[in-house]
Amino acid sequence: MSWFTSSAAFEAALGHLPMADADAIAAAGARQASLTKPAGSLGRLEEIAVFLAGWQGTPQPVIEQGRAAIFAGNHGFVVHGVSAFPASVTAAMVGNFSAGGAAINALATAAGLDLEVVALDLDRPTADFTIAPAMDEAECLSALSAGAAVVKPGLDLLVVGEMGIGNSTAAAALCARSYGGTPAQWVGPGTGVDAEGIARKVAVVERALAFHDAAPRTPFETLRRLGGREIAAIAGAVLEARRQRVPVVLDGFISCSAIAPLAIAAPAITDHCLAGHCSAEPGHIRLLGHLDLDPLLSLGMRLGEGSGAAVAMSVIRAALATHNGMATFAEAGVADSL
Ligand SMILES: O=C(O)c1ccc[n+]([C@@H]2O[C@H](COP(=O)([O-])O)[C@@H](O)[C@H]2O)c1
Ligand SMILES: Cc1cc2nc[nH]c2cc1C
Repeated sequence: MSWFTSSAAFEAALGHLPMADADAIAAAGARQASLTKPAGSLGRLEEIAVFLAGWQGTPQPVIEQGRAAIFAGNHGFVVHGVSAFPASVTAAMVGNFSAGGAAINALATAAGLDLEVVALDLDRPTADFTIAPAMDEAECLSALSAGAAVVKPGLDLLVVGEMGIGNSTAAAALCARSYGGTPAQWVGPGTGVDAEGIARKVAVVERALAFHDAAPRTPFETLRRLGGREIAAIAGAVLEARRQRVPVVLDGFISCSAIAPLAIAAPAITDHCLAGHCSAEPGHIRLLGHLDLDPLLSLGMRLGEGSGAAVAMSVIRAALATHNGMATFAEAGVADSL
């Protein structure tokens, strides 16, 4: 099934973002105020519970059907030496995900999430974006739709992640195009390149920005020209999740960069999203500021594959455990004001 049949359909969906359920938010807030604790004493946990209530449309949200969707893609510009690893690692890691041996397998199990791995044409890298758009329209629409397809009815929460050797360079290009600043402000070590590698990444982003400078600055064109299949898939998943009012937990720098072109046109696109963590990739904290997202964790992680978002699930589950499991003052017979 094709969710996004044209760039116009994609942009139209972005122009009609549903809102959270105000009644559920009010009821969840009232429940928080009735629980046996000083008002506000559970800090962010209270906000997370109310946030989930609003998007699930119920005063007492649950995460029974939680899914981590990991999208994988390969990039044509890797020929310029921008990663510490060869592009073949993308497919090898997809094999590892399928065999159950990657960090995200362990973390998704610990977080109580199903894991769906979507490999997107790994033997057909995108075009080198320093000399051509990364994808043609059909390729970009197909990647957006592959992302949307993971949002099955009945999902309580979606974690998005990615795997794609070279994609920290694409993420830097998307951020620089969306928010300005110099490429050097958005480029970082990724998998671990040295200073020369960083200089090569900066030069590649500069060339890409110059090549596409005159192109339309719509979300679709920016994703198509400077993104990648796994990045467009994350954008499609986040947009479809919004249509179905499914809350999303974003992962690191690359996952969040997928949202940057959308947020320029529709800043409310992040309203149903939590930032699971702040990655060690230096551009991430800058990007989260632009997206107006406050990360739940900051553990120095920079793995990708949804790992930071999966770790954040323990905080999100703690928010729901208290919201749903605590007694109210009335139930416990504890006076709530003296
Ligand atoms: O999530 C992050 O913030 C993050 C930061 C650095 C690297 N990564 C992962 O590493 C890969 C991209 O790094 P690179 O050096 O190949 O551009 C890709 O597979 C990402 O999942 C992910
Ligand atoms: C081994 C490896 C695992 C990864 N997981 C996400 N990105 C990755 C990059 C590499 C190189």
